[in-house]
Amino acid sequence: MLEVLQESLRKAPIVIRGEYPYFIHPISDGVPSLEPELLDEIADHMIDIAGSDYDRIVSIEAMGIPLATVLSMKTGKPMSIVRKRQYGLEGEVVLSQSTGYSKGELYINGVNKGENILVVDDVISTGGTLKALLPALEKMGAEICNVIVVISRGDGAAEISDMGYKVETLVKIDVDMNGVSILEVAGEQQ
Ligand SMILES: O=P(O)(O)OC[C@H]1O[C@H](OP(=O)(O)OP(=O)(O)O)[C@H](O)[C@@H]1O
Ligand code: HPA
Repeated sequence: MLEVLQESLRKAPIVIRGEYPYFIHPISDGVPSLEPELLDEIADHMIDIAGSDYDRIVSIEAMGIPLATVLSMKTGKPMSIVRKRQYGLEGEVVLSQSTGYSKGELYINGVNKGENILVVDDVISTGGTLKALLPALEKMGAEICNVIVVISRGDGAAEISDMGYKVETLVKIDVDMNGVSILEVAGEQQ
Protein backbone atom coordinates (compact mmCIF):
# COMPACT_ATOMS: atom_id res chain seq x y z
CA MET A 1 0.00 0.00 0.00
CA LEU A 2 1.32 3.46 -0.94
CA GLU A 3 4.55 1.83 -2.09
CA VAL A 4 5.82 4.79 -4.11
CA LEU A 5 5.28 7.14 -1.17
CA GLN A 6 7.01 4.77 1.28
CA GLU A 7 10.00 4.23 -1.01
CA SER A 8 10.42 7.98 -1.57
CA LEU A 9 10.26 8.73 2.18
CA ARG A 10 13.02 6.21 2.91
CA LYS A 11 15.26 8.17 0.54
CA ALA A 12 14.46 11.62 2.01
CA PRO A 13 17.52 13.62 3.10
CA ILE A 14 17.49 15.52 6.41
CA VAL A 15 18.66 19.08 7.04
CA ILE A 16 18.58 21.05 10.29
CA ARG A 17 16.40 24.19 10.36
CA GLY A 18 17.12 25.87 13.72
CA GLU A 19 16.87 22.80 15.95
CA TYR A 20 14.29 21.06 13.77
CA PRO A 21 15.34 17.99 11.73
CA TYR A 22 13.60 18.76 8.43
CA PHE A 23 13.06 15.99 5.88
CA ILE A 24 13.20 17.02 2.23
CA HIS A 25 10.69 15.19 0.05
CA PRO A 26 9.00 15.70 -3.33
CA ILE A 27 5.54 16.07 -1.75
CA SER A 28 6.60 18.51 0.98
CA ASP A 29 9.15 20.47 -1.03
CA GLY A 30 8.80 19.75 -4.74
CA VAL A 31 12.47 18.77 -4.86
CA PRO A 32 14.42 17.10 -6.27
CA SER A 33 11.63 15.86 -8.55
CA LEU A 34 7.90 15.30 -8.11
CA GLU A 35 6.98 12.30 -10.26
CA PRO A 36 3.43 11.89 -11.65
CA GLU A 37 3.37 8.30 -10.38
CA LEU A 38 3.74 9.52 -6.78
CA LEU A 39 1.13 12.28 -7.15
CA ASP A 40 -1.28 9.84 -8.76
CA GLU A 41 -0.87 7.23 -6.01
CA ILE A 42 -1.47 9.82 -3.30
CA ALA A 43 -4.37 11.56 -5.02
CA ASP A 44 -6.24 8.28 -5.63
CA HIS A 45 -5.80 7.34 -1.98
CA MET A 46 -7.02 10.74 -0.77
CA ILE A 47 -10.06 10.56 -3.07
CA ASP A 48 -10.97 7.14 -1.63
CA ILE A 49 -10.82 8.53 1.90
CA ALA A 50 -12.63 11.78 1.11
CA GLY A 51 -15.81 10.39 -0.49
CA SER A 52 -17.70 13.06 -2.44
CA ASP A 53 -19.70 14.91 0.18
CA TYR A 54 -17.91 18.26 0.04
CA ASP A 55 -18.16 21.45 -2.01
CA ARG A 56 -14.62 22.78 -2.05
CA ILE A 57 -11.03 21.71 -1.53
CA VAL A 58 -8.94 24.11 0.60
CA SER A 59 -5.18 23.87 0.85
CA ILE A 60 -2.22 25.99 1.85
CA GLU A 61 0.58 27.61 -0.12
CA ALA A 62 3.05 26.34 -1.22
CA MET A 63 3.07 22.56 -1.15
CA GLY A 64 -0.66 22.06 -0.76
CA ILE A 65 -1.02 23.43 -4.28
CA PRO A 66 0.04 20.39 -6.36
CA LEU A 67 -2.10 18.11 -4.17
CA ALA A 68 -5.18 20.31 -4.37
CA THR A 69 -4.71 20.77 -8.12
CA VAL A 70 -4.60 17.05 -8.86
CA LEU A 71 -7.58 16.40 -6.55
CA SER A 72 -9.56 19.21 -8.14
CA MET A 73 -8.88 17.90 -11.65
CA LYS A 74 -9.74 14.32 -10.70
CA THR A 75 -12.92 15.18 -8.75
CA GLY A 76 -14.23 18.29 -10.53
CA LYS A 77 -14.42 20.15 -7.17
CA PRO A 78 -13.20 23.76 -7.00
CA MET A 79 -10.20 24.64 -4.85
CA SER A 80 -9.08 27.67 -2.86
CA ILE A 81 -5.50 28.24 -1.76
CA VAL A 82 -4.73 29.87 1.57
CA ARG A 83 -1.91 32.28 0.70
CA LYS A 84 1.02 33.86 2.52
CA ARG A 85 0.27 37.14 0.72
CA GLN A 86 -2.42 39.69 1.47
CA TYR A 87 -4.88 40.56 -1.31
CA GLY A 88 -7.17 42.92 0.61
CA LEU A 89 -10.33 41.50 -0.98
CA GLU A 90 -13.62 41.94 0.86
CA GLY A 91 -14.06 39.12 3.40
CA GLU A 92 -10.36 38.17 3.44
CA VAL A 93 -9.43 36.54 6.76
CA VAL A 94 -5.92 36.72 8.21
CA LEU A 95 -4.42 34.29 10.69
CA SER A 96 -1.03 33.62 12.26
CA GLN A 97 0.77 30.43 11.30
CA SER A 98 3.53 28.86 13.33
CA THR A 99 5.45 25.67 12.43
CA GLY A 100 8.52 23.97 13.97
CA TYR A 101 10.77 26.33 11.97
CA SER A 102 8.78 29.39 10.86
CA LYS A 103 6.16 31.98 11.75
CA GLY A 104 4.03 34.09 9.43
CA GLU A 105 0.61 35.23 8.32
CA LEU A 106 -1.88 33.31 6.17
CA TYR A 107 -4.76 34.86 4.21
CA ILE A 108 -8.01 33.05 3.37
CA ASN A 109 -10.11 34.10 0.39
CA GLY A 110 -12.84 32.37 -1.59
CA VAL A 111 -14.44 30.20 1.10
CA ASN A 112 -18.18 30.76 1.29
CA LYS A 113 -20.54 30.53 4.24
CA GLY A 114 -22.34 27.17 4.38
CA GLU A 115 -19.82 25.29 2.23
CA ASN A 116 -18.58 21.82 3.19
CA ILE A 117 -14.82 21.88 3.02
CA LEU A 118 -12.19 19.20 2.46
CA VAL A 119 -8.88 20.51 3.81
CA VAL A 120 -5.73 18.87 2.40
CA ASP A 121 -2.06 19.47 3.10
CA ASP A 122 1.29 17.81 2.51
CA VAL A 123 2.62 17.55 6.09
CA ILE A 124 1.40 17.94 9.65
CA SER A 125 4.02 18.24 12.35
CA THR A 126 3.40 20.58 15.31
CA GLY A 127 -0.12 21.14 13.97
CA GLY A 128 0.41 24.90 14.30
CA THR A 129 -0.82 25.59 10.77
CA LEU A 130 -4.06 23.60 11.00
CA LYS A 131 -4.76 24.70 14.59
CA ALA A 132 -4.98 28.24 13.25
CA LEU A 133 -6.64 27.47 9.92
CA LEU A 134 -9.49 25.12 10.87
CA PRO A 135 -11.19 27.37 13.46
CA ALA A 136 -10.76 30.35 11.10
CA LEU A 137 -12.60 28.46 8.31
CA GLU A 138 -15.41 27.64 10.74
CA LYS A 139 -15.61 31.26 11.83
CA MET A 140 -16.15 32.14 8.16
CA GLY A 141 -19.25 29.89 8.25
CA ALA A 142 -17.76 26.87 6.48
CA GLU A 143 -18.12 23.31 7.72
CA ILE A 144 -15.00 21.15 7.76
CA CYS A 145 -16.03 17.66 6.76
CA ASN A 146 -12.57 16.12 6.56
CA VAL A 147 -8.89 16.99 6.87
CA ILE A 148 -6.50 14.77 4.91
CA VAL A 149 -2.75 15.17 5.24
CA VAL A 150 -0.24 13.02 3.37
CA ILE A 151 2.60 12.84 5.91
CA SER A 152 2.25 13.06 9.70
CA ARG A 153 5.17 13.48 12.08
CA GLY A 154 4.96 14.28 15.78
CA ASP A 155 1.83 15.00 17.80
CA GLY A 156 0.07 17.62 15.65
CA ALA A 157 -2.46 15.26 14.06
CA ALA A 158 -3.52 13.82 17.43
CA GLU A 159 -3.91 17.34 18.85
CA ILE A 160 -6.10 18.40 15.89
CA SER A 161 -8.22 15.27 16.43
CA ASP A 162 -8.56 16.17 20.10
CA MET A 163 -9.94 19.55 19.00
CA GLY A 164 -12.82 17.59 17.41
CA TYR A 165 -11.78 17.54 13.73
CA LYS A 166 -11.76 14.41 11.57
CA VAL A 167 -8.13 14.05 10.49
CA GLU A 168 -6.76 11.31 8.25
CA THR A 169 -3.12 10.84 7.36
CA LEU A 170 -1.63 8.54 4.73
CA VAL A 171 1.62 7.82 6.52
CA LYS A 172 3.01 8.46 10.01
CA ILE A 173 6.76 8.92 10.24
CA ASP A 174 9.51 9.67 12.70
CA VAL A 175 12.42 11.90 11.70
CA ASP A 176 15.90 12.18 13.15
CA MET A 177 19.32 13.06 11.77
CA ASN A 178 19.66 9.53 10.35
CA GLY A 179 16.56 9.85 8.18
CA VAL A 180 12.88 9.01 8.05
CA SER A 181 11.37 5.91 9.71
CA ILE A 182 7.89 4.82 8.67
CA LEU A 183 5.70 4.12 11.71
CA GLU A 184 2.28 3.52 10.14
CA VAL A 185 0.71 3.37 6.67
CA ALA A 186 -3.03 3.99 6.12
CA GLY A 187 -4.93 0.76 5.56
CA GLU A 188 -2.11 -1.50 6.79
CA GLN A 189 -2.16 -3.61 9.96
CA GLN A 190 0.56 -2.72 12.45
O1 LIG B 1 2.13 21.13 11.48
P1 LIG B 1 3.03 22.31 11.26
O2 LIG B 1 4.18 22.36 12.23
O3 LIG B 1 2.26 23.58 11.19
O4 LIG B 1 3.76 22.09 9.85
C1 LIG B 1 3.05 21.82 8.68
C2 LIG B 1 3.11 22.92 7.68
O5 LIG B 1 4.49 23.15 7.32
C3 LIG B 1 4.61 23.16 5.90
O6 LIG B 1 4.33 24.43 5.41
P2 LIG B 1 5.37 25.62 5.23
O7 LIG B 1 4.83 26.79 5.97
O8 LIG B 1 6.77 25.18 5.51
O9 LIG B 1 5.18 26.00 3.71
P3 LIG B 1 5.63 25.45 2.32
O10 LIG B 1 4.48 24.58 1.88
O11 LIG B 1 5.75 26.71 1.57
O12 LIG B 1 6.92 24.65 2.45
C4 LIG B 1 3.52 22.21 5.45
O13 LIG B 1 3.15 22.45 4.11
C5 LIG B 1 2.39 22.49 6.41
O14 LIG B 1 1.50 23.49 5.94
O1 HPA C 1 10.29 18.19 8.15
C1 HPA C 1 9.51 18.71 7.30
N1 HPA C 1 9.77 18.60 5.95
C2 HPA C 1 8.97 19.14 5.03
N2 HPA C 1 7.88 19.86 5.32
C3 HPA C 1 7.57 20.01 6.63
N3 HPA C 1 6.52 20.66 7.21
C4 HPA C 1 6.66 20.52 8.52
N4 HPA C 1 7.77 19.80 8.83
C5 HPA C 1 8.35 19.45 7.65
